[in-house]
Amino acid sequence: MGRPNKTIHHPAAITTSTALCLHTYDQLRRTPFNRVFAAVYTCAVLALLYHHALQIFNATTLLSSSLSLLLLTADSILAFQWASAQSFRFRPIRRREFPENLETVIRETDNNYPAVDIFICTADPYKEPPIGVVNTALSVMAYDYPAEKVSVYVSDDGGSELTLFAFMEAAKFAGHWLPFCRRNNIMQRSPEAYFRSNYTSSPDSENIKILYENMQVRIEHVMEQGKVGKEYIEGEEQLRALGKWATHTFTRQDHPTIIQVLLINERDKNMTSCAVPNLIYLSREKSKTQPHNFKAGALNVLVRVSAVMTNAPIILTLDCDMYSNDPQTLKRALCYFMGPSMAPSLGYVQFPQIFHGLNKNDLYSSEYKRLFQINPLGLDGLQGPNYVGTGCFFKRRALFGNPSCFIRPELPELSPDHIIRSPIYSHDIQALAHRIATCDYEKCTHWGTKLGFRYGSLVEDYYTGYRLQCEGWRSVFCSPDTPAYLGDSPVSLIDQLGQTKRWSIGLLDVLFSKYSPLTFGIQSMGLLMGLGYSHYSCWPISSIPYVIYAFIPQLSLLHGVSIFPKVTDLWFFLYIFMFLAAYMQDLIDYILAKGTIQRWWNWQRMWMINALSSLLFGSFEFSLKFLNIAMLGFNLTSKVQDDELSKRYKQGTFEFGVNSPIFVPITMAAIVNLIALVVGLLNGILQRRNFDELAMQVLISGFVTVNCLPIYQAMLLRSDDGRMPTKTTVVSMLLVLILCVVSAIIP
Ligand SMILES: O=c1ccn([C@@H]2O[C@H](COP(=O)(O)OP(=O)(O)O[C@H]3O[C@H](CO)[C@@H](O)[C@H](O)[C@H]3O)[C@@H](O)[C@H]2O)c(=O)[nH]1
Ligand SMILES: [Mn+2]
Repeated sequence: MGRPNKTIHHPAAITTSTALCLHTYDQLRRTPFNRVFAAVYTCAVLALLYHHALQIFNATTLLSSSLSLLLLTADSILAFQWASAQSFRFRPIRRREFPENLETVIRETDNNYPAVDIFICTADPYKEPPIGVVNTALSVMAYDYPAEKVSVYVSDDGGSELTLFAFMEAAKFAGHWLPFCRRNNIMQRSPEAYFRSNYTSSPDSENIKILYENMQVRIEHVMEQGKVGKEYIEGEEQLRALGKWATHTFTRQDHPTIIQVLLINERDKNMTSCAVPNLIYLSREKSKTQPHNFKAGALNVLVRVSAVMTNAPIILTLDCDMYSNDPQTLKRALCYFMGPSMAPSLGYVQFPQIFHGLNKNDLYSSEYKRLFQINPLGLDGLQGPNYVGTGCFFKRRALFGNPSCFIRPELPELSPDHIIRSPIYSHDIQALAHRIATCDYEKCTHWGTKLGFRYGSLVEDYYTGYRLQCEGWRSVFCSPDTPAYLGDSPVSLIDQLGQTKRWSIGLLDVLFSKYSPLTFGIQSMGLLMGLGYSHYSCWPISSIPYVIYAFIPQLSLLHGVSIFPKVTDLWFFLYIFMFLAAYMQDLIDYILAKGTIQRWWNWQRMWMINALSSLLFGSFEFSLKFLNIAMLGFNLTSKVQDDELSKRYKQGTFEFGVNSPIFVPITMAAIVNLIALVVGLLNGILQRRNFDELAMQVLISGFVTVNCLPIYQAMLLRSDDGRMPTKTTVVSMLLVLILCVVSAIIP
């Protein structure tokens, strides 16, 4: 397993006096503790499985053996989840980089700053408002970096003139914004975020603010009208570009390629005659008869189009809602790519996804701290973190075969080593760019299978990173104290669950493919990395133990059937130990990653809610797809916020106000557990007879009930629009009734 070098010095620098270091890392101090804990917990897991085996063996009735079998199933899956998570705890490291040394190192090695191509994906002007996309683009155009080396490509899968118009406006505004940022050395280079912050007001900043607001008003007007009115169009070129929407029958799923070069750094010097980056708008051709492979498809078109226009060796992929929060980020990432000793096998540098606008205790745990901030540290100590779709710098070469075996693309112009000799706007470049953006271009090529971003999963990011790492590319997790990027996260429960549902379908796509991490992954990357990827892929499966634990102990309790060890039994304490120890370790990890107890509580609650909703529905829909019964697409997460909804989110109240079957299982669980708790306690108080046998079941019901408090509130106490729809409540109650009756018949 490739281990990173402890400190990377420039070889020449070691002999000279200036030993400048670009990056270093430390192993986390808790590692030895993690390993000891893992050893102890392994014994506990084995003991528990042995206990279950004994139970099944000694079972006298069909009922008791099937109950034991269910518990064994649940605990085996949980045990696998726990064991595979050890890859994240085995050797976590934290890196630091020194961008301030970059310039000297580059000079001393007779190098130059490399060119960087930045890709921004957007797919729907109504779910992803263009003004937001524009802010993301401006924030990266204003990086502290030689502007002539930067090209920003915007991919619009929404095929919308509204987005193109917004970018025409942005191109003009960039001419003011970029020099303004440099002049005043401001840190916040997304204008929206800058004006939202308490910036120091000056005549300069007030002027810029007016320009920004003018742009915003124009973009919003056009949005309201749904098309770009004549009065907004300036000049021939805009007319020609926007005219394409009038002359073609233009729909999102069916339209020709549109490539519009909006800024060219050689041509468009801005106000203070300092350079601007290239800015290119691209909407690839779409046809209803051709699969377009969602975001992965969009990214591959970007890889090709940028190859013929600028062909930078470094690529940054960004989602439209992830703006840059630190102008040094590009240099920071280069600290890993530029150091001469950095293994030629470095494929990508991933920054964490961090979100702004979360409410105080992160009600829906949209932060995904474990996924985006904690686990990557662990993988980084092995072969590197998984790719999370945004905030990731790639070596272009990594998209063309493994580190030692380059796969030549079918056109020499697409090759990472191809040198461009004509300007971006020249006729032949434009013609070629249009040709490689067509929707049937990829037929009979390796794009999506061996080249570029990989197709076949709704989590193209996870899948692509995984395949690259299987090929032998390693990656690096770069997590500076100032978040490099800040993104939007869903502010309503249904959006959040929709997102997790899409992810779980995508993860299962990978689990059940011939590249399954359980087999192929472990073979190509080794046990720990393979298990790490399996942990994610198998996440949706963890809905099974949660469903079992949410219903079986409770229904048994209602019928007075004991399924766990007695309080006086030693096995009882094994259960208690395992529960508390796992929870405590999770809490400690969370706190050490700057989390709070409340946020951790919400996180574990969301974990349960997800297991009984999105993961369950995701697994179900995946099965339909697997059996060819249904086709599934990429449902975009909305980035617009309804006022009332935002208000409730800020107050921290759960949002159930949509009629959706996805809420039914969790509502059922809430009802069953409450009843079981009450019945269990009454039994205990009134009869005392077999309370010690049922104690564990009462405890579990109690724990679930506490977690479900917001659901009872939403069902019974609330009157706002976010309350549980009556239909959901009634349906859930009926289903619970049926469950009780059926389970009463069984014995
Ligand atoms: O056909 C499509 C669908 C989506 N997108 C873009 O993909 C990005 C991510 O979509 P979003 O709805 O925000 O999904 P999230 O669930 O928030 O995204 C996470 O999960 C995705 C995989 O499911 C990754 O692609 C993302 O990078 C990762 O942040 C957005 O910029 C979209 O514009 C496209 O370009 N074309
Ligand atoms: Mn997103």
